[in-house]
Amino acid sequence: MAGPGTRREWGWHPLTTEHAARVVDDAGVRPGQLVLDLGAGDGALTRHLVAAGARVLAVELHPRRARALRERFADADVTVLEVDLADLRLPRRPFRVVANPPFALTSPLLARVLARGSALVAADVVVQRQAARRIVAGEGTAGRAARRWAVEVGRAVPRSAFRPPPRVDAAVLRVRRGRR
Ligand SMILES: C[S@@+](CC[C@H](N)C(=O)[O-])C[C@H]1O[C@@H](n2cnc3c(N)ncnc32)[C@H](O)[C@@H]1O
Repeated sequence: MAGPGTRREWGWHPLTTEHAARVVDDAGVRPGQLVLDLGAGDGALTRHLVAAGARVLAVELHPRRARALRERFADADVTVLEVDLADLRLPRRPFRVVANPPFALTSPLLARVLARGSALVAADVVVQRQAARRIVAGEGTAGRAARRWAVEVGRAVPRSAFRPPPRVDAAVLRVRRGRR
């Protein structure tokens, strides 16, 4: 799993506020819903989730970013967990995921969130565009886990939507309960 150090190890590609707003809008989060922002960074998505009335669990391992999140959202319904995503214990009560995690972690993360018995209700996750297509096709670890869900490639997220831009384009992977 990624450790402290370079930008690359941390997958530091935050969304611009404009694109973060679109991702949250598309997700259709309702007030009071529990939403996991996995790899919350400095809160680009968190901010819009709070505005939508969500109760946010923001997971961020980078100590400085986790501290900044606590300060920024001190007065909001945001719980910041400074833990490795690999060690995160998923809630037992119904939850959603709206997140832009490091691309390198997409597959194991989705495999866990979509596993049998998960209390997940819906997920809107920014992933590499090619990875989104593979998952929808049922390929790989995450794709196999996704076969029991309604999964589609949602909004395109061009590399220009990130600062700094990654080397590949992305898309929102939309996951809902039920089969395709
Ligand atoms: C692509 S950035 C996205 C930040 C923010 N969600 C946004 O959209 O602007 C991914 C974030 O995941 C964090 N991260 C990387 N590895 C992690 C890990 N193993 N556990 C928790 N967070 C991690 C990084 O520090 C970074 O803030």
